[in-house]
Amino acid sequence: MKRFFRLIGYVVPYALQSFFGVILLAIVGLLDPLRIALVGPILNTVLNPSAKGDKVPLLPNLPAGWHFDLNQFVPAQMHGDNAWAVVAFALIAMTVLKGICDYSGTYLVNYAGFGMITDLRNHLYETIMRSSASFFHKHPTGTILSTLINDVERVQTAVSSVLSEFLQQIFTFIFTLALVISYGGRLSWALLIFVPVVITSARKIGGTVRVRTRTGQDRVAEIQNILHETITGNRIVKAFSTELWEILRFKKAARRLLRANLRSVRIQSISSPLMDVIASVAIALLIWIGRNEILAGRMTVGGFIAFLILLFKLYDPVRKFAFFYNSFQQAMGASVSIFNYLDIEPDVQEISRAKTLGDFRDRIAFEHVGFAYSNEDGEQQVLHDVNLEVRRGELLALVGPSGAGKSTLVNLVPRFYDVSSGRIAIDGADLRDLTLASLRQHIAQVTQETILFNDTVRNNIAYGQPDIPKAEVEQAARHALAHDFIMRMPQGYDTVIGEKGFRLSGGERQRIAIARAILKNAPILILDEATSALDTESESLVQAALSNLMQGRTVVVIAHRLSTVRRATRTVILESGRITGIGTHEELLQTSPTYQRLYELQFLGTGMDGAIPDPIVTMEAGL
Ligand SMILES: Nc1ncnc2c1ncn2[C@@H]1O[C@H](COP(=O)(O)OP(=O)(O)OP(=O)(O)O)[C@@H](O)[C@H]1O
Repeated sequence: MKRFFRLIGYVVPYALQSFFGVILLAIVGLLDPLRIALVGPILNTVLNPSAKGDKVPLLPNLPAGWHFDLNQFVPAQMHGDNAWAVVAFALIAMTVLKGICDYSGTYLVNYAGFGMITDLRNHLYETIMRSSASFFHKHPTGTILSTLINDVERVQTAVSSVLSEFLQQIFTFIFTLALVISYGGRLSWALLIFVPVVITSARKIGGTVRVRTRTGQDRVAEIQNILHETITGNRIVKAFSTELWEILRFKKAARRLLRANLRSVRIQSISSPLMDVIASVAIALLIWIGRNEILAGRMTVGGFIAFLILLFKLYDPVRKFAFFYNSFQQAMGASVSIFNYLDIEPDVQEISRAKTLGDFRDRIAFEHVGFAYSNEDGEQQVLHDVNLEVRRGELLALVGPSGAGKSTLVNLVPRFYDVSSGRIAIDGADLRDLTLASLRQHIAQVTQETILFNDTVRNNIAYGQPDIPKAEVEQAARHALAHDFIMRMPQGYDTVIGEKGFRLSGGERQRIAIARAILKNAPILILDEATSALDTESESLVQAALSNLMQGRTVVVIAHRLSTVRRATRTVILESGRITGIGTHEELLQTSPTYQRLYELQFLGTGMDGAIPDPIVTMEAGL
């Protein structure tokens, strides 16, 4: 119920449209059975040769004073001994009015429904975009996409087309019921026996469907995860020749989805035949009673026929209620994961009066920094009491065995994660007291993975800075040694690259990413050296571009190359989350046995000796 009210909260901005939409659909609901009720006067007055006069009574069995004739609603010129004209006018006028109200009411309700869904989807996307890095580690991409697409779609169906149909049907139901009672008199009370039966069966079916839908949605998410992994990681699948294995995995997941869908269909489709049987038994019974009523003169034939048709009409919305109920339950089921995402508090938040970071002047200080990742199995302590200063203009290399916590340490600087204990300060200001935007503006990060968007070269370089002049983009590309190959591309800077665009070599991708970092012009640069090598020519171009990028910046680099640690002002050794040595290459060779071992294993072992002058780093620029 809480979720229902939360959804209703999204309708508030569209209250006016919803209000008028509901009123118009209420009119439709009234006109619909009234039109059918015309069968009574048609049989009793228009088609009855013995009927005289121009009075066409519409609703029998109403208390005295409530009686009204159709003539009252028809222009006076049509009166006279002309019941046909009165009924024909009423029929056409009602139909036209119903059509207009139906059209505008459906439009207004859908307007509100689609409007609220657009807001909900935007809100969800905004929340996901603003989530911390840990959110994306905890939730697989396919599951997030499934919620954003499939779950939102289910809610959308329920609050747009199904809702307007539901409103129309509920009003039709109410007014038809009133007319059935008016025509049926004593007879109509027989109906009430069936109401609880219908409601109970609909509720029972709906409740099961909610659970089933959740399972169905989970199965869709499972398929989306497999799709995402195997399509983005297609090269790995090919390299390991695991196509068949992946196809079988996909088929198994598809079969689970099929089973979930069929279970849900079985439950849903039982409701219609069940109610059909109930209704036909009721009608058969009523014909028998009706015959006696007509014979006893308590009912007219026209009245009874109108009553029967209205009864059929009443049965229509009742039958649809199970479908509406199912659809709303499905939407409620789908809204669980939407609201789960909306309720996640980002781990990294800005304090209310955060300060803007001014120019970076002096140093970044890690003071007794401890960090633990939290996951389902509990906490995993990765960094322990790290004390470190990175001075302005310094090139600080970070080395250590795999899993030592190097990436974790550098990810704390742009606040992808917050420290668990201690603090990190820039020029004396705790990172948590600064605005995230101003902090991240000061940092360009370059990771092993190069991410390019499906956009033009220019927009990829100017990512996050759409208004920057073309000349500056080209200047950055020149410094990144990317201008020449960009100019050789079919549309130069307007060539679309990225997932679906023009194919680039590894080195070219890296240089585009370096250009992006150069254009960002952040004073602090975080690099993560790639362990895989490029060919010699590409390598030297990338390293020259990198040298340009590093110029005049404070650089923290996770080093895998000897040349990098040689160039570094200082090198930090990180082992199992603790700093076990700081110094220059020569100092550490003398003092640190770990460094000596790393030197032999990692640096000499890669075949990268001092003869290779500069680091090779794959790039992902920008924050
Ligand atoms: N998002 C995460 N959630 C939970 N644990 C993580 C996460 N990222 C890393 N870890 C764990 O933290 C430890 C340190 O990882 P980290 O990536 O910082 O090491 P690293 O020194 O950079 O290693 P490498 O050189 O191999 O990249 C590892 O044990 C890793 O399993």
